[in-house]
Amino acid sequence: MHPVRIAPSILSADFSKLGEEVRAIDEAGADWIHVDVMDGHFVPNISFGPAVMKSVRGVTTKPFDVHLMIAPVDVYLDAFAEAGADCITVHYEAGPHIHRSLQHIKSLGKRAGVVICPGTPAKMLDYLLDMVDLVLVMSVNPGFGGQSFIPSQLKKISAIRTMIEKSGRDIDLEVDGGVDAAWAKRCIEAGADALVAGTSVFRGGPSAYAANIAALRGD
Ligand SMILES: O=C(CO)[C@@H](O)[C@H](O)COP(=O)(O)O
Ligand SMILES: [Fe+2]
Repeated sequence: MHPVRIAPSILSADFSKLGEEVRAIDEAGADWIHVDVMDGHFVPNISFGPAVMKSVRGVTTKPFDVHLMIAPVDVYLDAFAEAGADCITVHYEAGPHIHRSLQHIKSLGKRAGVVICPGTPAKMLDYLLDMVDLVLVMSVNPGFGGQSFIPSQLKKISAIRTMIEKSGRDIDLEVDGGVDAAWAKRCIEAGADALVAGTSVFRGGPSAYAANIAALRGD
């Protein structure tokens, strides 16, 4: 298990000054930059695509943690790799061939992540853990920032931590959705070592980002 990494979701940033916002969270201590890509089809919301992501790639050297909520996904993997993704995470539920999607990401030389929705059991990871670098547990239904953490997902985080330890592989366990300082503590206790947060990082504007990030780490 790694020391906890904080990945602010730029879905909650002020889009009118996205570059400044990415620089601000970098300087405030973000470990990764979480990029939520939504297509209005797999999820009922539309965010941004590879061109917008590329426009802010040069602002920071921090890894871009790209969460693709799109279906189909395979046809867009090359574009996100070229736009500067470091880790590309795809939904188990986006189908039709999660194993093929993960193979494709690895073939692009990127870290590969798999994400499961709140209604999807941990067991779905059985035949994927030998190839992923990251597992992302959604603690809200994907599509929007600002939702409430679904408590039942804590049990799933613990179960996946056990699965990862058994696999003997170095796999990050990330949680995404409704994570504030109180839920962050419980996620870490359950075995998470990476936390995505939108609302709880961007709340209060740039002068609050460093304290917000520190609070999620439990500092
Ligand atoms: O992927 C998603 C939502 O689908 C997330 O990354 C959210 O954008 C996190 O925002 P908060 O729940 O922390 O406000
Ligand atoms: Fe996300």
